[in-house]
Amino acid sequence: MTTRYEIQISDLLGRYLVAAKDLKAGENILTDEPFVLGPTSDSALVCFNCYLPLISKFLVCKNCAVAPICPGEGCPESFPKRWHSKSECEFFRNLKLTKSLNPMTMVQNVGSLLVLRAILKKDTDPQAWAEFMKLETHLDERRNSSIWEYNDNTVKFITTLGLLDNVLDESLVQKVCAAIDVNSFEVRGPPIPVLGYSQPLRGIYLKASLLAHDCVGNTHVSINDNNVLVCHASMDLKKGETIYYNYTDPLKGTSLRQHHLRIGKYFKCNCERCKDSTELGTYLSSAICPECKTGYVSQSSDQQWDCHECKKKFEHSKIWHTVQCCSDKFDVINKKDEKELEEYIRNVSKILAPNHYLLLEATQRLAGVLRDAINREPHPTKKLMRRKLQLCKELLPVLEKLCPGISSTKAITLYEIHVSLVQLAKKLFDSREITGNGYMDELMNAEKYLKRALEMLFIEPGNSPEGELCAKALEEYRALKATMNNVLDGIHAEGKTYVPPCETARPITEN
Ligand SMILES: C[S@@+](CC[C@H](N)C(=O)[O-])C[C@H]1O[C@@H](n2cnc3c(N)ncnc32)[C@H](O)[C@@H]1O
Repeated sequence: MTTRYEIQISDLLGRYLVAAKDLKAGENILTDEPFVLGPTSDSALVCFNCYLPLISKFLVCKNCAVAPICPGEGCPESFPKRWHSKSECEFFRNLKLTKSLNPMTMVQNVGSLLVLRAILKKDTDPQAWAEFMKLETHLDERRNSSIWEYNDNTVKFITTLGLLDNVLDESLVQKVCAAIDVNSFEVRGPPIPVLGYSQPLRGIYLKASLLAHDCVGNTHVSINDNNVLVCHASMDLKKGETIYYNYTDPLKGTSLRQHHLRIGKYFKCNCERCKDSTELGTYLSSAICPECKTGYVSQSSDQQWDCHECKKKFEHSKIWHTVQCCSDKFDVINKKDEKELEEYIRNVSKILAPNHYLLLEATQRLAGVLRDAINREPHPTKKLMRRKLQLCKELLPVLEKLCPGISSTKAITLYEIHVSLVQLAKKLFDSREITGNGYMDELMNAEKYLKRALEMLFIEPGNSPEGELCAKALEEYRALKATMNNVLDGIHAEGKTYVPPCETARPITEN
């Protein structure tokens, strides 16, 4: 495969990637195996071999008698990769004999495993280690900060293993901790079969870690169940264009995104979205103007919020306090309870702009609760289906703006809209509230959403939850086509013909 990216360097971004040629949306840019993978500092205990959570009991590796591993039948055969490598096993075995290293010490220090595994690469894979050591660390900004102090535990643990012998090496451990913090990707740990419970992991991907950040990225990154990272262009890219990955949650407001970037990645983002107080016209962090009650107020400086409509200016603390109250309220409601979420949305809609990130999160949660209720109930009501459809449709325009092109969240939303349209149309047809022609209109409308979802899901790796959704959506596409043929047959059997609606006509389920 010809290289689709080049590494460049600038004072602002450090090293970063640019398109080496024109790239089409959906084109693969890079594929990357993890340099190291391991639990996060606050993960619970996981198997050192396969990363399945170890809930109540575990075995220790027979060879080293140190590493905790899966009990019973051992690690599932479907996980081909064994992370407790031969060299690590020998290293532990030696420490068991020379320093009486025991499994409980490893259990207590599971948060340092990733750092330890990275350091062991120094001897087992010196070339990759050298690349790892070139990654941005922001070490000077971290020195003597609380994070430096926090990592002293890891330094002490690695010291007890005899891996370090002087103060210089201690700062090497801090450097490894920093390289991991600044460059790691979140990875979904494997779920325990049936229970579905998993632990979050972090992985270092040496090629992908060079991607620069923008709050509206132009790539789609997915990590499959074998922990391989794949980065696709999420939109067309011109040769020489910077390749951006969004390090933050696109559905969070500017102050939260900036905080995350400042604390975790040590830079101030200055992208188009961050510079625009309306967040590209979504008003994602805005409140309803307390003065004119129709315009939205957005933060224009550290001290001030302005109304876009009546132009009145407000002191920062006044609006911030209002938003904070809404946020505090959201923290304490039961996010699995339909009524509590509905009440929250009703109340907060009187205070915050319709697309405020708190409302969007409540909307996403409520759509999930309703989806589960619809799937659980033998006879879900039309009201339930309509509400879920409405919520998903409210999310879509915001996602189109903030995640242009290919996005998993958008694909899932489109898929859910299609599901609601199909379920609702069937219910209306079965109760004779719509004719065969009306039913066809609804199914054709659902097909449009499903096709768009599939266009995005096709690039997802097969062995990932999104890849599984792609397979499911494909099955549903076939079923939808079969239903449409049956409905057409029914229409023809009545001696009628079906005339598809013109593009502007709106099917009745969307009223
Ligand atoms: C994951 S690393 C990216 C690779 C890094 N540039 C290097 O040379 O190793 C993240 C770091 O890149 C820099 N960076 C990435 N995107 C940036 C942006 N939009 N503005 C400023 N700095 C950025 C910051 O120093 C950040 O901590």
